[in-house]
Amino acid sequence: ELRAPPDKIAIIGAGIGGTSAAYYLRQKFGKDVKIDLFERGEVGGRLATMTVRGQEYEAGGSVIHPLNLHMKRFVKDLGLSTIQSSGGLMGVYNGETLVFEESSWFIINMIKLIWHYGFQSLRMHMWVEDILDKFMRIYRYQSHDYAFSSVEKLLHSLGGDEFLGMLNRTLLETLQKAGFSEKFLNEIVAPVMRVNYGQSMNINGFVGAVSLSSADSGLWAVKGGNKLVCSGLLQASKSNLISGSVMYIEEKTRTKHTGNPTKMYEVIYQIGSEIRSDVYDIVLVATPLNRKMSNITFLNFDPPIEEFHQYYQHIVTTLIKGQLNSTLFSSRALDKFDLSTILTTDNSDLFINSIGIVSSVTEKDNPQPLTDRGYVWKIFSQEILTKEQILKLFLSYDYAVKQSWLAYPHYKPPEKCPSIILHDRLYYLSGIECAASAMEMSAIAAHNAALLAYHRWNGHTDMIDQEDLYEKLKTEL
Ligand SMILES: Cc1cc2nc3c(=O)[nH]c(=O)nc-3n(C[C@H](O)[C@H](O)[C@H](O)COP(=O)(O)OP(=O)(O)OC[C@H]3O[C@@H](n4cnc5c(N)ncnc54)[C@H](O)[C@@H]3O)c2cc1C
Ligand SMILES: CC(C)=CCC/C(C)=C/CC/C(C)=C/CSC[C@H](N)C(=O)O
Repeated sequence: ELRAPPDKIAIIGAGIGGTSAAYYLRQKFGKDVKIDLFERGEVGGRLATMTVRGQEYEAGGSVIHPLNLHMKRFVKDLGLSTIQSSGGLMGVYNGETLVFEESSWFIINMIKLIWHYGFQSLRMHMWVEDILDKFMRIYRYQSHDYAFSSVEKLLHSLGGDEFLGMLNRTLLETLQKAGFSEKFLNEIVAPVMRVNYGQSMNINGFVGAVSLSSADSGLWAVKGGNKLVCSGLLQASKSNLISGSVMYIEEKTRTKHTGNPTKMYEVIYQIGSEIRSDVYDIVLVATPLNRKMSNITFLNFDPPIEEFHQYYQHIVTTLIKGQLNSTLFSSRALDKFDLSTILTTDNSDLFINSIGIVSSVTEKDNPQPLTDRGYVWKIFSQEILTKEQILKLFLSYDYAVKQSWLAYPHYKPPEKCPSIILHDRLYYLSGIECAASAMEMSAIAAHNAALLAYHRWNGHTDMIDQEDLYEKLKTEL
C-alpha cells in the first residue's frame, strides 16, 4: 500500500547526478510532487564545454562507455544524438622517449603488444571484462526497483567480497598479485590512470578497473555536448531550477495539513545578495560535500551529520589550437608523426599527464585541423601550464583556453565511503565517487537514491539491501 507522495523534494546540484535524480524521482513519485533543483553554477556541473574559434569542445566528462546503460537510455529518451570517439593512434612517453607506439594496422599492433608485453594486454582485457560483467548486474537490480543503503552494500551485491577487496587495495597491489609485469604496469596501466584520473596506480582497484575500461572500443559522446543530457533531464523531469547557492540545511518541525507535527528540512540558500529558504519533505545532496566544493552546513541535527573531508584532485584542462612540437616526443618530423594521443608514464619531471587531438562536440569522429596551422589539442596537467611550457609543446599556437577542476576524489585505499542516508529523509549521492567517479556512476547513485527515498517513504523495507539478489533474480526468470 502506498502513502500519499511527499509535497516537496529538494535536490542540490544540477550535474548529471542531480538531474538524473530529478528524472528518477519524478518516475517514482509521480506528477504531483514539486521538485526544486538548486544549482549555483551551470547546469551540467563537471559536464561542460569550452569554446575555441567558435567551436565547442568537452572540457570535463567527455567519453562514455558503450555499456553505460543509464547514459545510453537518457540519450534515447531525450531524443539526443551521439558521436563515436575514435581516439586515433596513441603513444606513451616516459620523459625521454616513446616507450610504446600504436600502429594503424591491427595485426602489427597485436605483434607489437605481444613483442613488448607478451599476452598481458589480452589478460588485462579479460580482467576488465570480468569486472564489467559483474558491474552490469546493477541494471537488472535497478530495473526490478531494488535499492541499497550504502555504497559498500551496492558493490557487494554486484561483485561480493572481490569488489569490496578492490576498494581496499591499490590497483598496483591488485595487478601485481594477478601477475602483471612491472614493465606492463608502468608503460601501459600507469599512463591510463594518469590520463583518466590524474593519479598513480595507488588508486583503488575498482576505480582502476573503471579507468582501464575506457581503453575498450566503442566509446561515445553526446552530439552538441554531454551537458545536454543534464538540461534534457531537468526539462523532462519538470523540476524547478533555482539558480542559487545552498548554504545550510536545517532540521525543522512543521505542522502539516494533516495537523501532525512533522520533521522537515529547511534549505537556506543565497541568490545574489539575498538569502531565502524553503522547507522540504525529502532532500538529496548531489554534489561532493566538502568545504572547498559545496560548503553546505547542516544545522541542528541530532545526532549531528558527520563532516566530510574527501580531498579532490586538482586537474587542469587546456585546449590549444596549434602545431605540436613533435620533436619533443620523437626524432620524426611533424609530417611523419602520426600519433594523435600521447600518454605519459608516472614521471614527476613531466608537466603534463596527457595530450591529444580532440574533435568538437558537433564533429564526426575524425578531427579536422581548424586551419592549416593545426588541430585543437587537449592537455591534462596537474597545474596551470606556463607560457614557457606551452611553447615547449607547440612550434606555434594561436589560441589557448583553460579550465581548472577539483575533478575527482584523490583515491587512497582502503576507501571508507560516506553514508547514502545522512538522516531520515536526507540522502547523499556523491559518496559513490569514493568507488569511482564517472558520469554513469553518478547516474547509478541517482537511480539508487530515488529508489531508496521512495521505498523508505512507503515503508517497503523488503526492497532495500536484499542479499543474494543475483541468485534471487536468476530463479525468478
Ligand atoms: C576533466 C574531467 C574529465 C572527466 N572525464 C570523464 C569521462 O570522460 N567520462 C566519465 O564518465 N566521467 C568523466 N569525468 C567525471 C565526471 O565528469 C563526473 O563524475 C560527473 O560529471 C559528476 O557529476 P555529478 O553530478 O555527480 O557532480 P557535479 O557535476 O560536480 O555536479 C554537482 C553540482 O552541484 C553544484 N553545487 C555545488 N555546491 C552547491 C551548492 N552549495 N548549492 C548549489 N549548487 C551547488 C555544482 O555547481 C555542480 O554543478 C571527468 C571529470 C573531469 C573533471
Ligand atoms: C562506469 C564504467 C563502467 C565505465 C566508465 C568508463 C569511462 C568512460 C571512464 C573514464 C573516466 C574518466 C574520469 C575519464 C577522464 S579523461 C577522459 C578522456 N580520456 C579525455 O581525454 O577527456
